[in-house]
Amino acid sequence: MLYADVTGPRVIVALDFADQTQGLELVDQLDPGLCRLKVGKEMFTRFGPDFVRQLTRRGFGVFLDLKYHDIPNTAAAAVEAAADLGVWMVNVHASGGETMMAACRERLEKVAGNDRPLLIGVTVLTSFGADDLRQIGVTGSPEEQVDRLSSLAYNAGLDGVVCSAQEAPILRESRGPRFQLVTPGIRPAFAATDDQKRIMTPSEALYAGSDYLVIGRPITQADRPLEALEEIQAEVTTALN
Ligand SMILES: O=C(O)c1cc(=O)[nH]c(=O)n1[C@@H]1O[C@H](COP(=O)(O)O)[C@@H](O)[C@H]1O
Repeated sequence: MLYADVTGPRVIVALDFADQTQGLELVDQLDPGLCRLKVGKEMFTRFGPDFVRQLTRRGFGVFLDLKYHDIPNTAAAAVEAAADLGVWMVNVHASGGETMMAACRERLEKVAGNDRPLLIGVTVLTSFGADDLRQIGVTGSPEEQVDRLSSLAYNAGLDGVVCSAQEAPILRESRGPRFQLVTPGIRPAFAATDDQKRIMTPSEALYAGSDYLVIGRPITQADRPLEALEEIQAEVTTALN
């Protein structure tokens, strides 16, 4: 089930730090040839676009993970701002609907053409289980909901989705080889589960069909982050060969 038509590093390190200096200290231990970086709501809210520029200047591909969900015009303007910032990947909530996602894709194509960031739809968060879905009125299983939201993202012309690696085999089957599967909830054998529920190891995730592995605390909170990244990268290389 491996899909290898992906260029550059498969590992995306999730930077979730309250302190910018600490975040940059970690970044300076990492290698842009081994990983990309994800900037999420915490760091973007504290340190803004300048923090993203500091990462791109260091040669890292940046996934701007702000999970936009708004009326189509506002969401499209937000992804345009992300393209202006020069990020490699940006995401929107697929539950924002097909019209919103299509407006975002059209805007990116208009303003950035083939140089646009990858546009990815978030399906069901990896911290969510069936009980959490029921609480918000979704009666189907996480897999069914991921499949439903992925089909909206696919029809809107998005490049792929964020999902758990557990759903990767179904999506690889239904959406074909070019639809990019970005999977958080990755836990190497040496790491704690934390608040993630739908998890897999790096090699399991790649065998399941994941294209990109989003990994935060197992690297950022490790005593030796570069060693943790290299250990994961060795697992990735073995799985891909
Ligand atoms: O969009 C995301 O990146 C995301 C979606 C999802 O379903 N689950 C999920 O954990 N994430 C993000 O992936 C990262 C996972 O971090 P760790 O749990 O520390 O590996 C966090 O920054 C989350 O915000």
